[in-house]
Amino acid sequence: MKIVFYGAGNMASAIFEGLISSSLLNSHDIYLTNRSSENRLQDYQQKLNIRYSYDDMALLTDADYVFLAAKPYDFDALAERIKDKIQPGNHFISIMAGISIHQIKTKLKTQNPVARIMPNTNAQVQQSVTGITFSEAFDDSHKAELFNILNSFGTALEVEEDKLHQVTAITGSGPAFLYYMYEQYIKAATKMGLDKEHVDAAVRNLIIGTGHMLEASELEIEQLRENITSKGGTTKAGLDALKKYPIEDIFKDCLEQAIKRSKELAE
Ligand SMILES: NC(=O)C1=CN([C@@H]2O[C@H](COP(=O)(O)OP(=O)(O)OC[C@H]3O[C@@H](n4cnc5c(N)ncnc54)[C@H](O)[C@@H]3O)[C@@H](O)[C@H]2O)C=CC1
Ligand SMILES: O=C(O)[C@@H]1CCC=N1
Repeated sequence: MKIVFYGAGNMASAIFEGLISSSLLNSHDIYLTNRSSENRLQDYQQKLNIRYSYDDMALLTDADYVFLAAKPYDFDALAERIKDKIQPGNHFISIMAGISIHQIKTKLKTQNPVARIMPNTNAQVQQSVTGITFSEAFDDSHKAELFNILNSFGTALEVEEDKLHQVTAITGSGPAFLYYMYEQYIKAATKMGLDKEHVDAAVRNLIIGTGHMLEASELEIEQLRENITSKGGTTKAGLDALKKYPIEDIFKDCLEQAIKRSKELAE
């Protein structure tokens, strides 16, 4: 199998590093290219033993899956770069937020199979939550093979294309929203009298531990919270303070704005 990444930035690198860590593929099955920063590709070649090229004909020849991993506003230039070199066996996998399958087929001037995926950077540790939508031309055997690839760096779920806006907001951008929340928690905790290094390490381990609890426990998140909330104790006091603020509305606004942006990118 030959997989080519057009784009080797934050999201693409999380995917191919996750792919290689999963040992599903040999690193020599993966080829990278980007716009111009060859030194970044040389670094990946040295670090991960993957190959890179700027020869599009060579890259696309015998390529089974071609990941489109540029930013949405760079897709026009990317399409111009490859549209006349597309091979019959190329299956296109777009990770570009908002750009529809129709737009991809139109700009690439192709009827080849196209899939849109919406992963997140947790792919780097094989924990991505990935939404996927297929064009009609995607046959069942390639669908199964692509699910195998996606499940090697997390879990994949097929959705209707118009639901990818929500997936992009909730789980594609999701890690950034949670990281922001962790940052605010750490900022508040460092105002409680402990030194910042201690708080950083402690909260990072708190988050990791809570993640492991979510992985190991079958209890609802609400029950896990209630198990910590001793009657009349410190947790109850803290939660009563938290509940004074419209936190659900805050996240509703956050997600609505992210969904709105995803739809704007599709225009
Ligand atoms: N960063 C994230 O957490 C996620 C990003 N995405 C999507 O992934 C895509 C890339 O995002 P990032 O990795 O964050 O951006 P980035 O800026 O880190 O990487 C973009 C890459 O595209 C390359 N590129 C640009 N024009 C090109 C061209 N004409 N030919 C070949 N390569 C070209 C750049 O050289 C760079 O390697 C975006 O469309 C974004 O919507 C999707 C899910 C999560
Ligand atoms: O911020 C963005 O547009 C990309 C898509 C989801 C996460 N990052």
